[in-house]
Formats: sequence, structure tokens, C-alpha cells
Amino acid sequence: MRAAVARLPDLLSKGAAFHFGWHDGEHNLSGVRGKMIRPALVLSAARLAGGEPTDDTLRAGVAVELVHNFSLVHDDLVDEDRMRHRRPTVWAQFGSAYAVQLGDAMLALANLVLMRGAQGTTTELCAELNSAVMALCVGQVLDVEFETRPFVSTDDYLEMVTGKTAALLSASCGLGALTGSSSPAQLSALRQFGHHMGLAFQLTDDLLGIFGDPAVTGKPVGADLLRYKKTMPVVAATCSGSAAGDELREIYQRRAITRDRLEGVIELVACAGGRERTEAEAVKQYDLALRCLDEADGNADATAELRDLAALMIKRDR
Ligand SMILES: CC(C)=CCC/C(C)=C/CC/C(C)=C/COP(=O)(O)OP(=O)(O)O
Repeated sequence: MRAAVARLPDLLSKGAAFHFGWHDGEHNLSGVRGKMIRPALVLSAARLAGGEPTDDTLRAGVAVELVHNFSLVHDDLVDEDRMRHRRPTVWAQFGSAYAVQLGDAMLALANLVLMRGAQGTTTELCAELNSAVMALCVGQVLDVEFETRPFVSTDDYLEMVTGKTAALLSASCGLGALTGSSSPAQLSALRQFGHHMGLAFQLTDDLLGIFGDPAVTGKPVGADLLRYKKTMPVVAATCSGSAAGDELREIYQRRAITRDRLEGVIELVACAGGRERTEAEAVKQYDLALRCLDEADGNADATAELRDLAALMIKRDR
């Protein structure tokens, strides 16, 4: 990653180093850096699909992490989040214009990294990655639009999250498979594995955003609620038909959430079954993901790695 980021012009690489937490030495304290889940998926998917990871696999891992971080830099700006990984976000530290340019440059760099690969595979890899970027953008637009949409169903939510989160996890598995020697059936099963894990991952993220410990997640408490995000616990609660769910829907409509009312709002989400329903959906998506992994029917060690990764992705506290 560092070698790739060093290819950015100095003016931008200082912001990237700040974003990645490399600016203050080699401390790797838990929670102050990203989890690198997507490159891990690329590597294990490549192994599952046969053989040792190639240079193209490594390039794909770097590219997908760059795309992920481009989306984080832009997302923090859109959501006006000032802290990530217990540090100020890029826009909070360097300004909005800088964050837009740094995010764009990371996306361009991701493509440049892939283009350095073996002739013949580059086009396919770029198509896999950039199709996911397109889906990511659609999901992000929906996510913001949902903040003011009066009613969001579970299906609407799943459509949004398919783009916002699952597309890149699915592409990570697809990229790994493409750099391995996967059959078409294996490629499709691995993409589907990534899709279902992406949904399970975002559902877990939504739960952590409301019920997680901010000291561990590194995100301010209740940020999604204060922004009237239609995360799954909220969607499930407001669709429950319960008195608590109706009250929550009314509070959302009146935009009546303040910091001192947060605790009560969180209680309403839980009382209306939002937490339980979200946990159940995460487990359902996780089970579907594991079924796809069986269908992929590849290298046993890599299958075990992906199984472990999947478990980590839903049983996490940050
Ligand atoms: C186009 C655009 C701006 C799209 C925004 C998409 C976006 C930010 C989706 C959220 C996905 C998500 C759960 C990120 C946290 O990943 P993680 O927990 O793996 O993060 P980490 O790298 O910090 O561990």
C-alpha cells in the first residue's frame, strides 16, 4: 500500500498518509487503522481458485483498498463526520476541496495500479473494479436520499446496501478469482459469497453504529441516528407496526433527535425489535454466504480462511 501511495504527488500523499495513520510513526494501535478486509478477500479468493497469489492478485488487493479508502474519504465529507479511526477525517483536517481531490486521486491510482499488471488480464480486472465503483456511487446516492424519504422498506434498504457496501466486497472476491485460475462457476459463487458477506458486514456495521461502544468503534455515538440515516435497525423498527416503531417513525419525521434524547431513541429501536431483526438478517446473509463458499468448491485451506474471515466480519466490535 505504501509503495502505491508513494506514487501520489507529495501534496496528496501527505493527506493519504494522514488518512491511513502513517504520519505519526509505526504505532499500530488497535482501532486507529483500517482492517484491510477487502485485500484479505482478494488473496483468499485467489488461493481458493487455484494456486498462489500472483503479482496481479497483490495489485488487485492494493487497488481495492485504495477504492475503499477513496469512498471513506468522500463519505466522511458527505456525512460531515469529523473523526475516523480516532483521528480527524481528511476534510476536517485539510478542508473539503482537498478531500474531494484526494479521494479522486486514490480512485485514479487504483486504476493505475491495476493497469501495471500482466497484459491480457488488465481490462477484465479494471471492469470488475469499476463496475463496483459505479454500484458504490448509486448506493451512496440512495443512502443520502433515504435520509429525507418518508418511508424506506427492508427491500429498499437491501438495494441501497447492495451498492454501498456489498458491491466492493463482491468485487474483491471477483478480483481474487480472476487473478487465480477460477472456473466461471467458481467466479460466480465467489462474487455471490462477497455479496452476501457485504450485506452481513453492513448490517453488523449498522448495529455497531447504534449499540456499539464508541471507545472501540472510534465513531461518535449515535452519529447515524443524529443524521436520520435509515440504517437497518431503524428500518426494521419503523416497519414493525409496534407502538415503539410508530413513535420512532414520528420522531424521524419531525426530525426531533437531539444528543440528550439519543438514549431514548436507541431504546425505541431496541423495543421495536430493530436490533433483533437486524441480527437475524445478518445471520441469514452469513449463512447464504457460507453456502456460496461450499458451491465454490475450491482449495480447502483458502475456503477455511474465507470462513474465518466471514465469521470475523459479523462477530466484531469495530
Ligand atoms: C461513493 C461513496 C462515497 C461511497 C461510500 C460507500 C461507503 C463509505 C460505504 C460504507 C461501507 C463500510 C461499511 C465501510 C467501513 O468498512 P471497514 O469497516 O472495512 O473500514 P476500515 O477500513 O476502517 O476497517
